[in-house]
Amino acid sequence: MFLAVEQLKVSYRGQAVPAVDDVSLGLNAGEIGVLVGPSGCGKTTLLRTVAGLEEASAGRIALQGETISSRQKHKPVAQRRIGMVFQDYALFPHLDVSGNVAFGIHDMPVAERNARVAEVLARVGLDGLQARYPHELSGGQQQRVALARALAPRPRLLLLDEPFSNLDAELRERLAHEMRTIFKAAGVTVLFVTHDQMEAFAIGDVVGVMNRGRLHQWADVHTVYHRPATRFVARFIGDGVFIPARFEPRDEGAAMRTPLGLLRAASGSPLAEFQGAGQCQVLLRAHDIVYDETSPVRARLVRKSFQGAWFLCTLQLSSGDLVLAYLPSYLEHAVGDWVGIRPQVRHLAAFAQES
Ligand SMILES: Nc1ncnc2c1ncn2[C@@H]1O[C@H](COP(=O)(O)OP(=O)(O)OP(=O)(O)O)[C@@H](O)[C@H]1O
Repeated sequence: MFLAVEQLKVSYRGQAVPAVDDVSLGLNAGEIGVLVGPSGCGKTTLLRTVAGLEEASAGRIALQGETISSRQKHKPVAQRRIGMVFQDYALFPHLDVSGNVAFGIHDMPVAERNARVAEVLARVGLDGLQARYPHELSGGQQQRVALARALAPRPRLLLLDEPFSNLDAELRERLAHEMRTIFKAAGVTVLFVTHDQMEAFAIGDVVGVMNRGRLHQWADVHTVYHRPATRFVARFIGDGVFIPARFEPRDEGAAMRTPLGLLRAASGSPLAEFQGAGQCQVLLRAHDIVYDETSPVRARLVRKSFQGAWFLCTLQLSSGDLVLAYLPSYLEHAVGDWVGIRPQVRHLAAFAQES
């Protein structure tokens, strides 16, 4: 692994609970990893420890095979060759764009330095803005200068902590896609922190979901979405609910009996462990339920929220259980109406009954 974090624990002085607790993850060279999780879950602490700004209480961080953080060893920040971009950009107001970008490469010969500044500015799409000062740039442009400044010294690893949090939603989404393209073109290995799951999906090759210092899952975006490792991941990612279910063996593969009928697992769904478990629960995402007026399954519309092309609807089954569904916004159902629905579950994720 290019970056390996092994059973890392980070405790702040005077705090009973560690901010990062037994976290292990790995990134291959050129991969983009994104950590998501609610406020206070330990994302920033983990990132700062990789940067060398916090010390490891236990476990190890290795970069290209070399231990940079452990209880015994703490490689100084300046020697790690790790670039960082934070949410407040921290550009120097008295330096123009070139000056800001050249800041970390002062030891380069002038001609080489100028060429490198021009190269990274072109890479982030800021050609021609060399002489502007930070206050003459938009928020998105300032963030790109911060990125160019971090890339200029050719860091081994780039760390970004909520770099778009000061930008509006539309710009964030555009920049998220642009940044991914820039990272891939530069071939840089990236660890990125955000609380926004859409940003995580847009940028990451690998996504990690954290809660209370623990990493619940570290996997490709598809796996995190369709095969959440824990209830927390299932709840945090996407729109979904849990409904009661009971395992039923079938000749053609496992299935779950639910208030929506029998839900069959696509091959590979890990349901066998629920055999004989009695009552358990399955996760139903809003897109697992489709609108179908001919369906014998009816549900009462309890709530709807307009989201443009569709409504995100909460529907109550005759069993009393609630499910979510996206209904096309041209349908004019009122709250209280009974609607025909049909489950169309491709990835069945089951969980033990919550105690
Ligand atoms: N310098 C510090 N001293 C003591 N406790 C701290 C310090 N920094 C963070 N913490 C605590 O460590 C935990 C993890 O905080 P951290 O900032 O890593 O979370 P986060 O997931 O990045 O949150 P956010 O998204 O709000 O930035 C929190 O409980 C926080 O209160």
